[in-house]
Amino acid sequence: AVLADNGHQVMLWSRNEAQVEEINRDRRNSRFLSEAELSPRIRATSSMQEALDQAEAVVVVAPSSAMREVASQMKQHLHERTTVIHATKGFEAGSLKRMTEVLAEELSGYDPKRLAVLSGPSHAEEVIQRRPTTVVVASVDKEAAEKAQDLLITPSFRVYTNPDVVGVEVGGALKNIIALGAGLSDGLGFGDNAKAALLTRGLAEIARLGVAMGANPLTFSGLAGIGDLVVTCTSKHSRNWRAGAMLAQGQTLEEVLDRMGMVVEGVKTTQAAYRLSRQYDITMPIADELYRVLFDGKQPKAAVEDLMERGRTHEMEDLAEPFQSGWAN
Ligand SMILES: NC(=O)C1=CN([C@@H]2O[C@H](COP(=O)(O)OP(=O)(O)OC[C@H]3O[C@@H](n4cnc5c(N)ncnc54)[C@H](O)[C@@H]3O)[C@@H](O)[C@H]2O)C=CC1
Ligand SMILES: O=C(CO)COP(=O)(O)O
Repeated sequence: AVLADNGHQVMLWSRNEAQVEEINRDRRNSRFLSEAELSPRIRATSSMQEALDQAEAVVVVAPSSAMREVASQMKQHLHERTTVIHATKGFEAGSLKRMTEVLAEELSGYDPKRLAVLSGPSHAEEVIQRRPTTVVVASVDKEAAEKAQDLLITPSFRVYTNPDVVGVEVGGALKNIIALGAGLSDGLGFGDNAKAALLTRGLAEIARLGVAMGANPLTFSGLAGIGDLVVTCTSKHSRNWRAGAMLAQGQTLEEVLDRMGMVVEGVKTTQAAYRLSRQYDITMPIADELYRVLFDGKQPKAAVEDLMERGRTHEMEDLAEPFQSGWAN
């Protein structure tokens, strides 16, 4: 819809024939965002060749679990000149790779420097209503980032650029873990102080792992860091927040995922963070406790007690020396 607002002809690819027919016939997608009337500039197809043949740019938004499969289908139809932008928030489950790494592997022959990632606080339910939204697009190639910015920026969808692909991808993925925790905390009635603690200490964990993976720490004070963390931990639209709140009501993880009927990226990302934090030797107490609640049957109340009674630490632990100084010896 954003691209169509900018006057572009948009070809929407779906593997679901019935959905394709409905979009072309009714200009609606009744399963997702059913209220929205789609622009006549948007057409749908289930043919990847048709979708990519004339494409100046492609925005890939498959769930992280489907990214490799979708990218492998794109490969044979993708032109070298096409700008590839992804907006997926997660890691590949087995390999723990970021989405631009998966795309670079699958789209062999395509210049990986030209890959871009779009992220930031942007619930689709509000974007489609043209409510003011700010996002960030990152690419190691300045020209590719500015091309994506140019394609996507509208008066209601403001796009910033950033060269830090790792930071933008890691921030967008890891905030979903904290959103699950915020939903649990709200569902259990822990209150506003607890939620502020989760966001703040959650951001510290995100930045610690992100920096170890090569991100610029400043990215986490931007739209893909604090921005997306705030929206996902506080919005009624967030599937991750809702999943946490449903778990707090006593529903099992299977029941929650079944009822949601949409991807809850934070579940697999919690597993990825559990492994990544060990690989990079990073302390992530909130992500670890959430892992135990989701996968080891730990009671959320016990998880909170363990977080509160952890050994004493410095607030800026693990950050660079200048942040730690402040009192002399
Ligand atoms: N919904 C939102 O507001 C936002 C979502 N995202 C990210 O976008 C990604 C996708 O999320 P949503 O679209 O919201 O999820 P969704 O669950 O609403 O839709 C996912 C779509 O992908 C399709 N799909 C799943 N596996 C597929 C496969 N193997 N091949 C082809 N299609 C497949 C499904 O049929 C469905 O149409 C996630 O990483 C999410 O974090 C990012 C920003 C905002
Ligand atoms: O990333 C999002 C908003 O920026 C969407 O979050 P959920 O997947 O939790 O709905």
